[in-house]
Amino acid sequence: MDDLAVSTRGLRKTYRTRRGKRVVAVRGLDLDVPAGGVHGFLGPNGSGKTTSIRMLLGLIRADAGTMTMFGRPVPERLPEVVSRVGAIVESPKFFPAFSGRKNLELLAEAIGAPRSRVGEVLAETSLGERGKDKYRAYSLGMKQRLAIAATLLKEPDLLIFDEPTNGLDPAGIREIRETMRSLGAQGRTVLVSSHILAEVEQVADTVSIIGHGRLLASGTVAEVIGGAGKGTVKVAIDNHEAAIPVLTEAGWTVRLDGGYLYVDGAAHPADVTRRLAERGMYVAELAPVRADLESVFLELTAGEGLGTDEIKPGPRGGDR
Ligand SMILES: Nc1ncnc2c1ncn2[C@@H]1O[C@H](COP(=O)(O)OP(=O)(O)OP(=O)(O)O)[C@@H](O)[C@H]1O
Repeated sequence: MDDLAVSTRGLRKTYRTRRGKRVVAVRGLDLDVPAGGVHGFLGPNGSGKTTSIRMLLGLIRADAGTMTMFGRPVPERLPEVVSRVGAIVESPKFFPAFSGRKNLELLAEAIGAPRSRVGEVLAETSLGERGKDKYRAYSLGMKQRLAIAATLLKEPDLLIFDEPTNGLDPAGIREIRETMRSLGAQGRTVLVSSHILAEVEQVADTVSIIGHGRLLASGTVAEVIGGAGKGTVKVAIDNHEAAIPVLTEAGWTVRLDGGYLYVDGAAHPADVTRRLAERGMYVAELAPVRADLESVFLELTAGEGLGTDEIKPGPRGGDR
C-alpha cells in the first residue's frame, strides 16, 4: 500500500559476536510508517533501531520477515524506490577544506542533481549564507544539517535519520528539529530514530516505540501517551498517612514522591478530591499528570523486564 512509506512484518536479525555469542537485535518487528509527516522510531540504546534501519536500506540482510517501502518489497525491489529515499545512517564524508556549498555542488554533480538544487537545499536546512564557509569551520549542528541538505539534493519522499541529534548542543538539537518539522510539513516522510523521547515528542506526528527488537506501541503521540499513564493525579495534602488508606480503599494505587501523592486509576481528578473531602481531608493542590513519552516508555517496557537500565549495549563487531 502506498499510504505507508515503510512497513515491516516479523523482521528479525541475530548477530553473532566474535566470541560466538548470539545477540537477537530485532525479534519480529512489525513497523508501519505512514507516508507524509514525521515518524519517531523510539527505543533505548540497543533496542534494535539502527539494525532495523540498516536492514531497510539493504545495508545488512534480515534473517526473517518482510519489508516494504512505498509498497514495494525490499530489498528485492530496492532499486525501484531507492531514488525516493534519502538516509543518514553514519556521518557522511565531506571535504573539510571546501565550503558547504562546494561540497554540495560536487555531490549534485556526482548524483546528477541540478546545480540549482544546491541553493534550495541550503535554504531548506537554514544554512543559507553559511554555505560559503569552509566545512571544517562548521559546528557539529551545521555539519549535521549539511548532511541533511545532501540527502535532500535528489528530493527524496522518505528521509531516514538515525539519531540525528546525537552529540549536538540544545541549539543544534532545536535546528535539526525545525528542519525535520518543515520537511514533514512539505509532505515528505521523515523516519527519525531516537532514544531521547522528549526530543522527538515535539516534532513527531506518529511514533513507534520499540524495546528489545519488538514493537511495544505505535500511533499518534496523543494516542500513545493517552494509552499509558492515564489518570494519574498529583495531590498535595498535609496528612499523607491518613490520606493513603482512604485512596487505596477506593481501588486506586498511591505512591508518595517528593512530598506529593501520585494517585493512579481515578477516572476523574474530582473523584480524588471528593473521596478525601468525604473523610474531612482537603487537598492543598491537585493536578492531573500528563504522561510524557519517557514515562510511557518505562511503563511499556516494565512488563517486559526491559527497562532502559537493564539494556546494555552488547559486544559489537562482526558484520557492523
Ligand atoms: N555488528 C554487531 N554484532 C553484534 N551485535 C550487534 C551488532 N550491531 C548491533 N549489535 C547488538 O544488537 C543490539 C541492537 O543494536 P542496535 O544498534 O540496532 O540498537 P539501537 O537501538 O540502534 O541502539 P543504539 O542507539 O545504541 O545504536 C544491541 O544489543 C547491539 O549491541
